[in-house]
Amino acid sequence: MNVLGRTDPDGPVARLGTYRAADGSEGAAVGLDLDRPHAALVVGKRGYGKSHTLGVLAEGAARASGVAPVVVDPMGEFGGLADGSIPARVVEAPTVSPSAVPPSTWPALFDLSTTDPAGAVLWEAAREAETATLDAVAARIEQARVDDSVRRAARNHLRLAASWGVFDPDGLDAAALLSEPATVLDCSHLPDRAASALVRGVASGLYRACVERDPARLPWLLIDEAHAFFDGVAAPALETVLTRGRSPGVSLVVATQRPASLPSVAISQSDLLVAHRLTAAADIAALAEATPTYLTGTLRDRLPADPGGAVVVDDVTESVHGVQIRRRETTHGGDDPRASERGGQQSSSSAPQSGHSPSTTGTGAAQSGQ
Ligand SMILES: Nc1ncnc2c1ncn2[C@@H]1O[C@H](COP(=O)(O)OP(=O)(O)OP(=O)(O)O)[C@@H](O)[C@H]1O
Repeated sequence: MNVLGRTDPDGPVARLGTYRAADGSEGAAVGLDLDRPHAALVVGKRGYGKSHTLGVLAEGAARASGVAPVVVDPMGEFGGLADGSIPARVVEAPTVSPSAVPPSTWPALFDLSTTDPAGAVLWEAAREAETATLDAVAARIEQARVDDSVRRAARNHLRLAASWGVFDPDGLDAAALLSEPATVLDCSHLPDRAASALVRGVASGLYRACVERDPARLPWLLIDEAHAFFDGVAAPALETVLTRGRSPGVSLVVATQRPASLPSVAISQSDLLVAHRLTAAADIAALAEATPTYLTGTLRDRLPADPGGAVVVDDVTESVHGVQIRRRETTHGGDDPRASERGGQQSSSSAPQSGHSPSTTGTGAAQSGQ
């Protein structure tokens, strides 16, 4: 198998698929390096396979020793990873400690500026809380010397945060994540801001763990619909992992249908690009700006047309490859529901035909708990 992302012959590999010639014919097996840390970008318009590809990478990383994939699953599509023979667990209600969000970021958690009076109270209360609990922050808000209207606003914001159910002083930390072969964090029930707080805590916790000690497994953080997380409280932690994560050993794989919405650092720092079909000019232009000189022709001309087809740009070996991504071993939960697969009053010919309807995928057979 030819392994992309490295020049050394040895080390763990994720089986990615097979080479694909211009006429669509398939060739030798292709893998992706899991031995060294990488920053990878998986892009493609809706329905062309980027979540599926993220799942393929997660399966490979779950099987490999020495790495611990952590999948951020905003749409509840990766529960199937734990259904079969892959050693993976699904956390259906993931939480992090309130201290995972730095005090200065608390105003942003509620779309407040740091100069907003309620935002300033929240910042100060989070900084001075005696324990890493929302109750301790609430107690500080009550002690703040501010107008009642400001206190009320701060109180309401904190109640909103409590209602998300994402903060728990005993929430997931890096040690818990790195003790498992693979973890899926199901964020499908979380509002965007709560999911961002979770990603902030997870990304910065994994980065710190690798900087401060040598964990037994190197983390691979895989984030689907990643554009949503580069635009909120998670962004600074993700940018730190992208720019400084590789030397302590943290890998980041971000998947998005909108590469034009990513900060340029997410594109420029990636050493592996897996590009499925894209048609929006802005998205192709965003990638083309970082197109390496060793790519002959234009990226637009190299993009495949079928689901599962991808062009892989490997900055480690400075090479470009047409690849057919392999099928998932475990259930992929990303198919769109189809009216033709719904029962209703129709004849048996329109009954569900496959195991891919929303009722049979997702986290149905997943393990829960932390
Ligand atoms: N490598 C592949 N081999 C076989 N089928 C694939 C492959 N990649 C994707 N598919 C199929 O294509 C469909 C869309 O894939 P996927 O859900 O990954 O798309 P997506 O780009 O992530 O879309 P969305 O943005 O809606 O999540 C699914 O039915 C999936 O099973």
